[in-house]
Amino acid sequence: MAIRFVTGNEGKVREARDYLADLEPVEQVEYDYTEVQSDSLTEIAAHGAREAFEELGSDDPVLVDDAGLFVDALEGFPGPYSAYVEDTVGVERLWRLASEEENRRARFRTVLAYADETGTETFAGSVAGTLVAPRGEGGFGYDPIFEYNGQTMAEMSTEEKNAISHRGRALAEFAEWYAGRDE
Ligand SMILES: O=c1[nH]c(=O)c2ncn([C@@H]3O[C@H](COP(=O)(O)OP(=O)(O)OP(=O)(O)O)[C@@H](O)[C@H]3O)c2[nH]1
Ligand SMILES: [Mg+2]
Repeated sequence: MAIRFVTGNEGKVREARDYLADLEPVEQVEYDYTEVQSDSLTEIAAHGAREAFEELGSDDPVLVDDAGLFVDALEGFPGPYSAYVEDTVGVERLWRLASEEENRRARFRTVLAYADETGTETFAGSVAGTLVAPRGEGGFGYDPIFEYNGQTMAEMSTEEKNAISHRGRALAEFAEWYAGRDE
């Protein structure tokens, strides 16, 4: 059995594979689930996972990850709209907007939703950091401008990022639940 990670984002898959290596194989599946209009990552992810599980067929469970960058000084913008903002104005211009603020604190959040024939479960993870001018070649998305403990997430290896990141924390919650669930 494999867990089908429904996403177009290879960075997310790399991190999940790295973290779940001892638990279950992770297969990337591209399926355009409905991203419900909501400011709740949990609602978006849970709805997406349920829909993907029902529409894709087969009994293999699915995982969906909905993530966002919440900038304190911008009232949590871009939050659930982070993918749209990355695709339109881009990371560099978001940094320029944030750099005008004295408070550079931001939080990354992700919600992983798992769905199988028995139901849907969600696992949240978040990390607080500081926005900085872009540095580093690794990671993806906003990683170059998100600094944690003196390093941007783009300067970390996958393992280092997983050890501190929003996604790593959500994966830890998920792995614990998955390993302990009743068969
Ligand atoms: O610096 C980052 N570190 C991360 O760990 C991270 N995870 C997601 N993101 C970005 O935040 C938005 C989420 O949107 P999102 O959850 O809809 O993802 P996505 O559209 O890329 O893939 P999909 O899973 O929806 O197919 C997108 O702009 C992603 O690039 C990250 N940026
Ligand atoms: Mg998306």
